[in-house]
Amino acid sequence: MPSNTAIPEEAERHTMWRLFAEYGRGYWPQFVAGFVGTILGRLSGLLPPVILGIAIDSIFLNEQAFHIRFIPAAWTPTTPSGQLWLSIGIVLASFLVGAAFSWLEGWGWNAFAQGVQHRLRVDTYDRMQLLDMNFFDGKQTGELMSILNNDVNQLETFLNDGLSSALRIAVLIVGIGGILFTLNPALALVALLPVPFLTAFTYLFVRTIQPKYAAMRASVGALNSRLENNLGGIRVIKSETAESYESGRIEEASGDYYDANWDAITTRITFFPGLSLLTGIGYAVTFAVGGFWLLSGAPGPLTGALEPGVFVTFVILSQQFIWPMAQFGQIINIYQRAEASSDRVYSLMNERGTLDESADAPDLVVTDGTVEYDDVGFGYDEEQVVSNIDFRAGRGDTLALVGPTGAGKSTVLKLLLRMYDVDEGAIRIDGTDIRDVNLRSLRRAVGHVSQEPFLFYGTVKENIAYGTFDAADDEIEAAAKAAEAHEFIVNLPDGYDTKVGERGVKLSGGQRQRLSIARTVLKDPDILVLDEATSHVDTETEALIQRSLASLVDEKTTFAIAHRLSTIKDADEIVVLDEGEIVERGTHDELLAFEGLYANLWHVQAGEIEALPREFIERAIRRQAEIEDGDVEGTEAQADGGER
Ligand SMILES: Nc1ncnc2c1ncn2[C@@H]1O[C@H](COP(=O)(O)OP(=O)(O)OP(=O)(O)O)[C@@H](O)[C@H]1O
Repeated sequence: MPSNTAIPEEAERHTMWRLFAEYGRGYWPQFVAGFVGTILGRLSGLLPPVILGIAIDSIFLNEQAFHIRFIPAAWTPTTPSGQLWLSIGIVLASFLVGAAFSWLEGWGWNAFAQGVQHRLRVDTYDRMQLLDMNFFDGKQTGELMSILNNDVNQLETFLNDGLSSALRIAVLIVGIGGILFTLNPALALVALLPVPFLTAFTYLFVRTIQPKYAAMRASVGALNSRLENNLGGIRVIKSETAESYESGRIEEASGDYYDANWDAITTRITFFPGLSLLTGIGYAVTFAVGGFWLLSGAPGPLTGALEPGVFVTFVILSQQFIWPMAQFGQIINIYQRAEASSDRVYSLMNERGTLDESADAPDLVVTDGTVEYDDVGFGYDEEQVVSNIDFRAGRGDTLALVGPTGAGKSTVLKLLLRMYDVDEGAIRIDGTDIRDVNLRSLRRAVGHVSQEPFLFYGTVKENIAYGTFDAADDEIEAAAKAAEAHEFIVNLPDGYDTKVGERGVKLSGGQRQRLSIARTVLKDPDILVLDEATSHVDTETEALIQRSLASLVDEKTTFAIAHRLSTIKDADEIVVLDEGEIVERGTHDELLAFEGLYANLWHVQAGEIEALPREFIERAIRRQAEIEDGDVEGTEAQADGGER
């Protein structure tokens, strides 16, 4: 899948070699094993045709004295049958040695590539995980998955297949070229004549196929996005009865992929027969020149003698030369893909978070639990989302944030967890700016129950203990009881050991919410952020949760966001936000008496519509119109301009 990850300037060149240098270092013995295995394995494979040539000339045709280079004359048998046995022995030995080195070759390259792949993936994930939310806001899950999976795998493919094949080709070119030139330089030139043509042909092929592969990848990316999007939105597709519309869109995306793929296939399937033809012509030319040389002496400008055995060696070795050459195009292709992948991996590794955290920042020590927002302002991008936020709450206090949707309530509390850093002002805990303490200690001190509780695939127990990890079973159960979750948990098929989350038993929104509350109860933080903690539960469960939360919040500094005002009416202070600014503040009774935005929201929830002033209704209508406008734009963008 194509990625839009920006590549930092300095990472633009040779990123792959940098990654290999960094990660390959730890696997150098495997690399050396692969390297040595390839060289010796391939070279030993060249020995049998040479021995065959010698045997033909010396033993069968008796044209030359039997002599094998590197074997001392004293060891050479004198009888033809003894010489034949020695030849057979050498051939057998070369296969045995060849098999042993081939094993070493396979082990070395695979171990090297798998090792680098594993370390690289783990490291990339580790670094990505530390980036702040600004990074994740701007990325699609599919895009990041593609880097962690496909791109890292692509590098493994290059290390395993690409590098070893390249070395193999180099060894064969040097080895075969060396043998042929030693045996008969003139005929060697003839036999190697196709090489420049093969190189030019392969180059042409790579140039032609590359853009086709690029088009293929783009179309498979588009198809994957469409499939992912549709599976995620299957509920909407069904409820809108858009099945045939979506079938059409999938058909179109799959058709684009088919076309792009077919285009590449037609080029690819022409390449190999073309290559065979070229090498076949070269083979025929070598055969003709060598054959006539044997038959009627050196042809044309060539001089000297050619023995039949040497001719046989030539014919066999020049054949062995061809298929590695055919792989050449493939290697270039793997190399270029790996380069592109390493650019993406490298750029991810080089992403820097926007949160400044010095390595030796001290731990946050919570004493009084006083949290203070001092004139805080913040915007996600250019646009200011909240400004002039000023409030303070101490241990045992509950401060509620209310206001219409989009007013900035969640944003204000995300700043406390340092999901983002404030642009203006400061947030302090017990007088210490939260930017001056280490992030880990800050997030340990703040418990967060969010609007959309997330469960990991795992048991109920593991999900409650997530973040605490070493909690004992009775502590987990106590936390579940406090969150009114124990009852439903024991009714699950395996109780606390029931698997939940994706692929696990499906839980209702309210049940998920209660598990998430239990997780926070267990964490026992000094500061609590309840972002609509009871949003997914029915009124009855809400009452139970409120009761247990009441005992939980006793000793803590609590911030609660609620749309249902009944849940926060007892808060020590209620801060009313509108369009990112504090517009009212006070206790429930004070705010009702004030008869402003809060009082109006209260009347709506109490069903006292008649009590609402006209301006309030008009504003609500205007706000709704704005939201719907935004929605329409979003839908159009998603549909790529398609018509329903
Ligand atoms: N990650 C983000 N990137 C950019 N803009 C965002 C992001 N999250 C929220 N916003 C925008 O910031 C504004 C405030 O959103 P926020 O979620 O804080 O409001 P809220 O009061 O909690 O709303 P609700 O009650 O609907 O949850 C909205 O206009 C929203 O579109």
